[in-house]
Amino acid sequence: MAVAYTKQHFSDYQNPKECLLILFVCFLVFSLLFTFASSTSMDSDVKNMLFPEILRDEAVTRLNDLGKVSDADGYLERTFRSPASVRAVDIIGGWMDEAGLRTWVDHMGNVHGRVEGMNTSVEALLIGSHLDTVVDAGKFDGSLGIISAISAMKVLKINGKMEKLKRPVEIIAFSDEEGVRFQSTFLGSAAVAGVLPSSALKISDKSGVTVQEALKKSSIDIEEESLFHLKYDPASVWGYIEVHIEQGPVLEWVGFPLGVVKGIAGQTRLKVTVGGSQGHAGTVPMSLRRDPMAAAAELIVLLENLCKNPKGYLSDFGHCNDSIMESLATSLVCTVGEISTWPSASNVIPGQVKFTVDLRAIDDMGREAVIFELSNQMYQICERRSVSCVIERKHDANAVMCDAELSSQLKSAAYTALKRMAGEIQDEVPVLMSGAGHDAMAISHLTKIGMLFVRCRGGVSHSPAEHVLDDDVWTAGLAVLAFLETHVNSENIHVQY
Ligand SMILES: NC(=O)N[C@H](N)C(=O)O
Repeated sequence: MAVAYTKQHFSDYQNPKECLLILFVCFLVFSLLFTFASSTSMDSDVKNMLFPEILRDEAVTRLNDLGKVSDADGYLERTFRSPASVRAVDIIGGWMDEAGLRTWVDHMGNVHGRVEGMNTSVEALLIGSHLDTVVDAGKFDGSLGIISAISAMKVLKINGKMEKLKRPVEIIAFSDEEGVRFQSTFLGSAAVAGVLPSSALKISDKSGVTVQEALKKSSIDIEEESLFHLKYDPASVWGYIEVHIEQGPVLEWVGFPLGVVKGIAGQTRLKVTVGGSQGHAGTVPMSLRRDPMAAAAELIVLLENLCKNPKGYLSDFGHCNDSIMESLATSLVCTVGEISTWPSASNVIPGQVKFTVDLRAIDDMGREAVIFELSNQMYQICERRSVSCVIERKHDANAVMCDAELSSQLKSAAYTALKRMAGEIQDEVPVLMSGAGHDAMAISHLTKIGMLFVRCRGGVSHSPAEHVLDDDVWTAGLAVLAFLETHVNSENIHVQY
């Protein structure tokens, strides 16, 4: 039947005009089919260049998986060398292995994954972020930087570019950036940068366990001399980059998934201990009390007032010129995030109150001036109230500026990533300051640093509500990939599938 139908079909078109028409129609159909086929294959080529399975799907799955590695039930908490932290080290090490990196864990619990590339003897590019979290944390803070770097390296391995890297590349997942357990942050990155004093091993947590003991309990023996071996030789390092969730609202506000960090504000952590006279809540008349809780409340309100209006408090202070004052007015932020009382019962006037002060500003001299003035006024309040007051400095990190050249390379990488994702990009990649501290601050003592921020929903961080869109995770991975590709020798690349 089909044959008969075909014959009939042809016999209907014996007229040359009709033949031409049919040829024209055939040509049109063929061209349309060709255009469709080639555009489909172009789409899939572009899609292949974007590696969505690795840079988005797998990266997001890994962020979710790591977000479940917690010491607490029902919320995320992973502090320096806690059991969950040790599990996270194993998981991250496994991902690094799978991405083709040589891995090891150092004496401070940092996980390293390195590939030598073509020239083992030239300076290495370091890429890092942290594996520890705050209490009741979000799952992107720190983990996003580690996972996007591993994913990008995995793509380089798959597309045959890893062994063509012109310099060694090393990813480091740092063990302590939040400083929750020991109050002194950057234990891991400061050791690698060679700026961690050996006295840091003796700092103790709330239950009296020292850093050294915490490492020993989790199978790492460290002595003071080992710290010396952790330090990287500056001559062996080319630079350091870090990808991190923004933790603020700017990128969302300007509608951009990535931004380049210009610099990081300096920060100081204080511990204030106020001592009074412990007593019975029902029997000690108000006029005879030496209540450290009421004193602490006054100290905290002083802190808030001073930080809201530094000009009003520091205007007579000789070291602060107008530009420092201006910088303080726009960047100074102060927080009391932790407070405890002893013995902490509703019918007892406390004997002691301890609280933390976290104080940040872009200008280091300005920050010092604030601490000086704050301490003076705090002591005066305590004297007036006849309570004792001890102010200890637990952590200091000066403000750091990112390297201009590295920042411009990161900006190009971010631009390439955005262009690959969305076609033409009209706007400039935003440049912003970081109010949050980062391992890059410690590493700046070793080498030049650059950072990329990734947009987060509502600017919320240090909260389980912290969120990054799957596509923004993808863009971040693409940006690291684009950055790494500038360190690849592009001749003779053999794809390995
Ligand atoms: N990125 C961060 O959240 N870093 C800190 N630990 C901070 O306190 O800013």
